[in-house]
Amino acid sequence: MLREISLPAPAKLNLFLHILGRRADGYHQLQTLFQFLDYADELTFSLRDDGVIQLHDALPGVAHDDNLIVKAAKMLQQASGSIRGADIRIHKRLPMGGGIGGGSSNAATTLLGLNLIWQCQFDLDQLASLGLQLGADVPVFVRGHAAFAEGVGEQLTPVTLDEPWFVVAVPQVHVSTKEIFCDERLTRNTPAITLAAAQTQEGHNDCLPVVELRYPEIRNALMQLNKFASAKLTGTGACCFTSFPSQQEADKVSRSLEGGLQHFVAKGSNISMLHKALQSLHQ
Ligand SMILES: C[C@@](CO)(OP(=O)(O)O)[C@H](O)COP(=O)(O)OP(=O)(O)OC[C@H]1O[C@@H](n2ccc(N)nc2=O)[C@H](O)[C@@H]1O
Ligand SMILES: Nc1ncnc2c1ncn2[C@@H]1O[C@H](COP(=O)(O)OP(=O)(O)O)[C@@H](O)[C@H]1O
Repeated sequence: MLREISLPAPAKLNLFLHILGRRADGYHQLQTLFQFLDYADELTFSLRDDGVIQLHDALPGVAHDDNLIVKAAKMLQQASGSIRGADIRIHKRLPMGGGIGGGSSNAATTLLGLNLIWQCQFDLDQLASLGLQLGADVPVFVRGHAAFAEGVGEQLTPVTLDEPWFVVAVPQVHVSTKEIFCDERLTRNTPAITLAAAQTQEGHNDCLPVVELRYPEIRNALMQLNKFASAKLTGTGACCFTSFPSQQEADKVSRSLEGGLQHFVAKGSNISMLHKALQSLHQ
């Protein structure tokens, strides 16, 4: 019986983010293209027999019981009726509130990791629907495949995309997703595109104009990246990115940015690091 497991919780990018409309409950109808990055937090889960769920590393500004890791663990414990608990550790690398989905990815890794060590035997459909209750972005991390997302972000169609290298800038501001979606200046009328168009056309991010108006630091980061290649915003920000065909080119831009904008370099990936790690466990 597996008593301890360490698993990655990778970042994602929204290669584009179109807002098509707003539902009566305030949630927005989106079309977006998700790809993962080979850049991740690391979570370790150790089995406890007393049912207690304890996260041992605090994240700044997040109370223990509000942490999405703890929420995901409790949700799985309740849904499965498991009498087990877990000691959980996290090594955080992903900037928080950056639009690269760290919290959602942590939640997904928790659902998959504890499903294994608690032997709940839930399938990905069950785990994705539990995850959706924690956040719109959790299901794509549970499924672990690059995807075209529709609806409020929960209707996923897996896609296979080029896997370029990205330079991801991390402006030192925290963007509240809710605030951006509540801004009256946000446009909500991009026409729907087809799956084929989503994989071949450039696309844009409808949040960008509002985010640039509200956060000069992000406007500045985009300007700096735009000197090298066309820069985009992921999710509702704050992170911005440019893509390059090779690591060499991405590293060159990274060196030019040194001493200024905070950033990292990572490869795009159609299969998430989490799923690659789980596959190698089964081999
Ligand atoms: C828009 C995206 C694109 O990836 O933004 P990022 O958070 O990654 O920047 C996500 O779908 C966000 O997903 P997630 O961060 O899980 O959002 P949730 O917790 O479900 O929602 C946060 C808030 O965003 C707004 N929201 C979210 C998703 C959506 N389709 N319409 C919305 O209006 C709602 O006001 C909600 O209260
Ligand atoms: N495990 C977690 N990791 C990151 N953020 C978390 C976590 N649990 C709760 N949060 C909260 O969720 C917010 C959004 O975090 P994150 O998912 O990193 O950003 P985004 O959705 O913009 O990519 C954080 O500012 C924090 O308050």
